[in-house]
Amino acid sequence: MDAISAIVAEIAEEMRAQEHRGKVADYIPPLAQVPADKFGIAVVMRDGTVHTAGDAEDPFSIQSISKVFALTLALGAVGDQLWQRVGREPSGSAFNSIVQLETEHGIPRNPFINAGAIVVCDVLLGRLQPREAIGQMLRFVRMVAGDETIVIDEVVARAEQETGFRNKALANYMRAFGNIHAPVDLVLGTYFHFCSLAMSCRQLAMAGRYLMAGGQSDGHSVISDRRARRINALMMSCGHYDNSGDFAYRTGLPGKSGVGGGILAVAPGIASIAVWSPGLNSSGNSHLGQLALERLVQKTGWSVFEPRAQ
Ligand SMILES: NC(=O)CC[C@H](N)C(=O)O
Repeated sequence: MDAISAIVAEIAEEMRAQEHRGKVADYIPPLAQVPADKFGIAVVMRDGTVHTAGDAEDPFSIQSISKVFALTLALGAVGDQLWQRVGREPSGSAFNSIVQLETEHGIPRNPFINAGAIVVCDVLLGRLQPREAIGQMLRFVRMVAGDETIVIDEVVARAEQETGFRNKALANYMRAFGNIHAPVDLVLGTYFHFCSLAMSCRQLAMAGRYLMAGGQSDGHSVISDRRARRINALMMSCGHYDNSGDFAYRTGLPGKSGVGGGILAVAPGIASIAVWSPGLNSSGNSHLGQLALERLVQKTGWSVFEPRAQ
């Protein structure tokens, strides 16, 4: 067996034996019903080789991992103008926090917390109708993953819509500051559909290839290498909410988590990695997902801080 395949299999084995798995998100029934004992991992190498173990083919709700793809689309639409409406600093507060918005005049700290991603959706709606923006997102994700079977789970989208009172509060509050331009219901409908993308670890790791390979995927340029570096920098500093510093400390990798228990992580120039285990820590990040990535880096030396020969 190839060395990476062996490592991936070892990690899945170790995760299977873990007793402490965190707490599965229960704010909507379709997430609450996901079995806590699931664990999947997929690693796509720069040469295209794919290594998987565990439940790597099971689709799960990617939730906030979609914020990376939404950011990519918004930067493509308006470029650096985006940064007039959303910051690039870690928030140090929960993913759905409203507190900073008051003192910071409706400008969210970064595009990877809910408030920031809601602004990103509003930016996309500056040029598109919600249906078009959702279609663009689906086409983009299918294109970068090289997989036409990826879908949005409408049951999840409806449940998000019915329970998303905090997100509605965030959007309305930012609208009061003039930082949401489209009707709030349309912005949130778009945001909830993005959160409801269902993908497996394999599909997610495939989709992350453009971030691993300087903006290139399947031999064509998705974004510039400079933009890929910058998105990775934001994932490293802000991708795990107020747990981002700890994740960077433990793994040394850019990563973005979602409350469905998935994490997309990038070892630039080396591999795109997706892990999934639905149990979450107190910051809403996959407990075993983080542990699995920590193990992977220990076994491979893929931290971006690893000294490499020039
Ligand atoms: N952290 C997350 O994955 C949050 C996404 C979730 N749908 C929400 O908006 O609350």
